[in-house]
Amino acid sequence: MAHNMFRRSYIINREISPFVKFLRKVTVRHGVSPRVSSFNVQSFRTKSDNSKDINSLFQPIPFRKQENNADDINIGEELSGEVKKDDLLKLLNQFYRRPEVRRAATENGLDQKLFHQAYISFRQFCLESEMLPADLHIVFSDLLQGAGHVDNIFPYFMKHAKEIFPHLECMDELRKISDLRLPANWYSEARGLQRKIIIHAGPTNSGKTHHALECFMMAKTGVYCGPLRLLANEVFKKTNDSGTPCDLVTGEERRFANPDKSPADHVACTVEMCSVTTPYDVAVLDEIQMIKDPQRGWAWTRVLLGICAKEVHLCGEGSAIDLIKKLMLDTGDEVEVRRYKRLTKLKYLNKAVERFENVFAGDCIVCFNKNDIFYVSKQLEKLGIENAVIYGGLPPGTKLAQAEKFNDPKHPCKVLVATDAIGMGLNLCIKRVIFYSLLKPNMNQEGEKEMDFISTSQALQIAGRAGRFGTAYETGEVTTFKAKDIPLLKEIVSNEISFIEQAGLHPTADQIELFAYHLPHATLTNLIDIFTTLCQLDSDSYFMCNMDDFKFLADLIEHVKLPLRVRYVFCCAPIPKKQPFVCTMFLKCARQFSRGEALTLDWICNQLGAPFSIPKSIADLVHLESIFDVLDMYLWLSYRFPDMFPDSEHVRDVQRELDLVIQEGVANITRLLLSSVSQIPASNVDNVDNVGAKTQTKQKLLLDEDEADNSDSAEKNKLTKAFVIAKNIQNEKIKGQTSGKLAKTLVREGLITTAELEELYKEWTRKQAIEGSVESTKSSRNQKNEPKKKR
Ligand SMILES: Nc1ncnc2c1ncn2[C@@H]1O[C@H](COP(=O)(O)OP(=O)(O)OP(=O)(O)O)[C@@H](O)[C@H]1O
Ligand SMILES: [Mg+2]
Repeated sequence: MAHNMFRRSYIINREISPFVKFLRKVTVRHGVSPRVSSFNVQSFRTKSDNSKDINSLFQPIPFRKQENNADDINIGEELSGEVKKDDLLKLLNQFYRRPEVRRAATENGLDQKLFHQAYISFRQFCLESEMLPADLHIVFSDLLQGAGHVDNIFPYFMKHAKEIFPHLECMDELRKISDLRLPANWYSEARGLQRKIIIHAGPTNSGKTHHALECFMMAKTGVYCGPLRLLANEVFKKTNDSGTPCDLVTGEERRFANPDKSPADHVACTVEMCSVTTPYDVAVLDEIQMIKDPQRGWAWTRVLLGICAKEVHLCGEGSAIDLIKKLMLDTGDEVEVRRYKRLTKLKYLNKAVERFENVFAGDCIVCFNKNDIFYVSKQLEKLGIENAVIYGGLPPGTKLAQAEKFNDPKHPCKVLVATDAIGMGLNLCIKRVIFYSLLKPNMNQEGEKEMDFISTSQALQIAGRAGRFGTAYETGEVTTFKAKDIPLLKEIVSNEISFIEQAGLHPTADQIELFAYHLPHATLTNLIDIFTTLCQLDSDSYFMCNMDDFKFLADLIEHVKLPLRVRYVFCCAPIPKKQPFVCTMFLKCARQFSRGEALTLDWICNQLGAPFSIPKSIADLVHLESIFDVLDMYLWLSYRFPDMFPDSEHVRDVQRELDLVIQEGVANITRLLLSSVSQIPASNVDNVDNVGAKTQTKQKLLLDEDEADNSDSAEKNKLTKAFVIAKNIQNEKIKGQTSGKLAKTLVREGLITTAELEELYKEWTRKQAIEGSVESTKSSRNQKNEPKKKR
């Protein structure tokens, strides 16, 4: 069945539906290639509902029936005689119906739902136990003889309720543990210092980081915290090159400046890896606007509040200044703001590029999904324009190699096709930034993935890459590929960047561990849900970061036996959950760990099919990228559990070799694109709907067998996406948001009328019905043990 479900999206692709005809009409009307349209993005992941009633999160723990061993004496029965189960049931029904009982239950923390659940469980306990506790037996017996009141059952009922709902005994403790109202007080070492916070605020390419780094390098001791490995690496190199020994610390890598591996006085790290207990003279926290990031914002908040440094330099957008000042009122630190102006000129052009023939040396075409990257790259190659390609999923070495090729004045490759992965961390000689599209999938604070126009902040960040100071292009230019996007881009960049109002927070391992102590039967996901629902925070300044990725991993390994701390750490690993292969390997690693078997080089290489050969198709390339991510996961875990992941050095060598193999593949990307009959698997496209990907992943893991058939044609892919869009529209309707964002965008763009939208709902419903019947036919066929198709 799981297999069928996984293949479900492909079943519908056999015929070309009116919806796809509509999609083609739309894309043609809109001047976008039907194969790679801006519509292939999805939206609207179901919200993890934090606003839900806390009581709905508590699951009753199954009680243990009182068995009667041969030697046991039923004291209750000895003392007061037998109680017939039928009579008992009558008493219990009377008890349940009494309003006084309900009121008393509410006063003891049992709302309607919990009361009902507790009653069902208590009734079952009373009726199914061969022998009741003596005192309870006597109470029942007395009641049947007309002595006492049915309310006398209440203390026994409550005792049972507290056993199956342990939270009833510890709600106050749980509230205290999850009180996040004064996060500044968590960092006593930092609070013991009088810190000076210096904010370097300004647009991109204005020398903010440069000036902060000057202070960092001149200090006796210092730490640099960057948002990306590449940035930390750049600072690591720059600092060592300038003669100041500097270590590198990222989740996956440690490099020491001193040959004896003793720690240097300077360290460049990724934000999450920064120590908040080591004292430094100077700390630099780069890209401070990331403090609002729905997933990673907590890491910036932690360093901002907790770093033990006399001088803390924050670099980034001016939009963060007010929030920082507000947060520093709680820490008592002094704040100074230094403003910067852009070092080079930036011109917004009035003319769009429109045709690939109009792409010239120094151009960088920015796309927001991998499919667009491949499409644009292929079109350029057809015209004989050599191009470098950079997107988020590529290994750092490959990204650097592509950047170097593009930057090298002697290399013929003078055009770059990239996702917004270039927005931070790479020094690129770009003359003109060309936005291929202005639509981008975004993850909001509720963890919903939605399709929206890029924000002013994102547009400025990307556009600002043109005309980098110190490169051949002292004046940068910015335009769009499509003419219709020009006024829209101008509107976006002319808007004020909205002020950042809240900084991210998240629960720590300690807090979750304390929760688990009180609620020993709850799953990790359940603990997180209870925590995020119960926690109190100062919502004027803080928000709770989205923990869906964490919960997704926690669900994957829920059935694997691991200590809570280990489980927590596993779930913090940076796993791209859209990649089923990486998730499968994550599960396998957890299982191996759980068995107490070390994850050796041989084991991991065996699992991954090393050695690796040069990719022959885009699907091969995507698979190698997944393997790279698995090795990253290994290295990340190896720093937390060195005994269980003992071969990190060798694994790093394997990863370096793989980086070279991928580099070679990307260098020949045109050949790969041409030889790939199919597009990349839908599950690996950047913008695939998260819910869909999650389901696919889970189903794959359930199967735990060969990869599903990835040879879906571009047509199938398109159809799948078409239906995901239809489903999203349908979801909007279900959510009562007929004027939801996607529908609004479609209507605003003139791509769909209200009547057409209605037609789509109908068609989607019809399709679902057909799909359902095909599904059941397939399922019954499968039950007859029909062989499964394998790759
Ligand atoms: N005063 C300076 N002298 C020499 N080079 C400089 C100076 N200021 C900036 N640069 C160089 O200009 C480039 C851009 O500077 P920097 O990285 O500090 O900008 P930024 O404002 O931090 O930009 P972004 O917002 O993109 O991070 C870098 O290569 C940096 O080394
Ligand atoms: Mg900077």
